[in-house]
Amino acid sequence: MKLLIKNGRVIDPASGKDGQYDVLVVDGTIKKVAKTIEEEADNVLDAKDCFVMPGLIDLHVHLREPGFEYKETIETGCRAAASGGFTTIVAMPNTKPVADSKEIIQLVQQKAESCSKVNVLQAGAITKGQLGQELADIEGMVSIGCPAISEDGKSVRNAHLYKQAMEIAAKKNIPVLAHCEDIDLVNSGVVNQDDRMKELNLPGISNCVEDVIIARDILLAKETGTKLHLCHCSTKDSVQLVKMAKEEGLSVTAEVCPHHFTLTTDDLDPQNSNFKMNPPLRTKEDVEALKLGLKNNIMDVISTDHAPHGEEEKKAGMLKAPFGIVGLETAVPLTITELVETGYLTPMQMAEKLSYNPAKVLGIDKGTLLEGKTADIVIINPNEEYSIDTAQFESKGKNTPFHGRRVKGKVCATIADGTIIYKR
Ligand SMILES: NC(=O)N[C@@H](CC(=O)O)C(=O)O
Ligand SMILES: [Zn+2]
Ligand SMILES: [Zn+2]
Repeated sequence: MKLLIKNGRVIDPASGKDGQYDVLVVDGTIKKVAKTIEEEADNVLDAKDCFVMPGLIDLHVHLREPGFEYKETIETGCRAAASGGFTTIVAMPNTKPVADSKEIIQLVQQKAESCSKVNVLQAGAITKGQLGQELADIEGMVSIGCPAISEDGKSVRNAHLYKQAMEIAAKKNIPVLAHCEDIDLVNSGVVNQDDRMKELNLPGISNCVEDVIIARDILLAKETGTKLHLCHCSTKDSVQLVKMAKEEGLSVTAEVCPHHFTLTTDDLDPQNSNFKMNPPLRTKEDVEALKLGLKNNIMDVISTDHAPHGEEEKKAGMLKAPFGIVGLETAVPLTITELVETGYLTPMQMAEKLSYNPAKVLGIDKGTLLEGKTADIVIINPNEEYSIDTAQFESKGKNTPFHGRRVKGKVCATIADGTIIYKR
């Protein structure tokens, strides 16, 4: 099987290439990247005026299977990933049952393999049942291909237990993906603690809820030598703390989600609980700090925290609706519109944050268009303008505050392992 991608703007952080090249894929492998390739192929894609980047890698996805199939299944989640340009996704463990054992990890692996070419990596929970009492079988899960551990949905409250988990992760050389939230400080908050919250008369979540756990986790990572990756950073001090950790030479990386660099609490519509997510939308100052953090490469990764929920439960109002919004199918246009078009990120940095750096965090041989590597590729038209429309989503989750929003940047095709898995 030969696939030839012609005339695209190849952007590949691994080689530093940014220019017009053709890409030849043979039997799932990138065979050649050259100025012009004249070769018969089974399939030819014209990528004129488009970015050709390594397939995107999302370090933070909730697939909801097993247990919450009404929100999303592995199959629908993978279809959403493909249509969003993602070829590898890390699934978070807050399923039912929790992904805290070899059995559940294997179940997800087998299902994913049978229904999609998207590379699904299931993160293992840190404690059994995510109850925070007893460590899960981390070594066992790692032995069958679990790429990382995470307690996402919550933090491990007991620092001693968490430190033990970090020691195992360090020994096994896998990263810890840290959801940073001090549950004792949350105080039933649902939106950011600021003037807007007072105006709306809703309970608030302060920046401290996130920042104190980020600080704790960085200190624990320093003591254990573990690779720490901070999930969905949303505050200005998170950027400061990551900067300090990096200056100390610690193995600390951090992600920012598109909703946190696009919206502020001023955009919040209190009647629409699709503006409710954890961490919450923050202030202008926080958003500007996150954007500068990405620009200055303090913040390494853009991840989606794709968190599908059912329509009914999301209608329960700001106080009662579950936290979370979908993100797989809006990440590319929001990144281009908010960060690339505005000059915060170069297209090369976009490829770094959405593919090359996430691959490095996981330590996997992906996120590159180098010859000889697996052909995971995304083709994006950065100039196409349109309105986001949830009716077009492959995800079961339609819970997004971005429905109807004008954006620029459209995924044209996604190729995983040499196969076209999405083409519009
Ligand atoms: N982000 C969210 O608002 N919700 C996530 C949990 C999480 O990522 O912490 C979910 O599982 O729904
Ligand atoms: Zn989380
Ligand atoms: Zn999450």
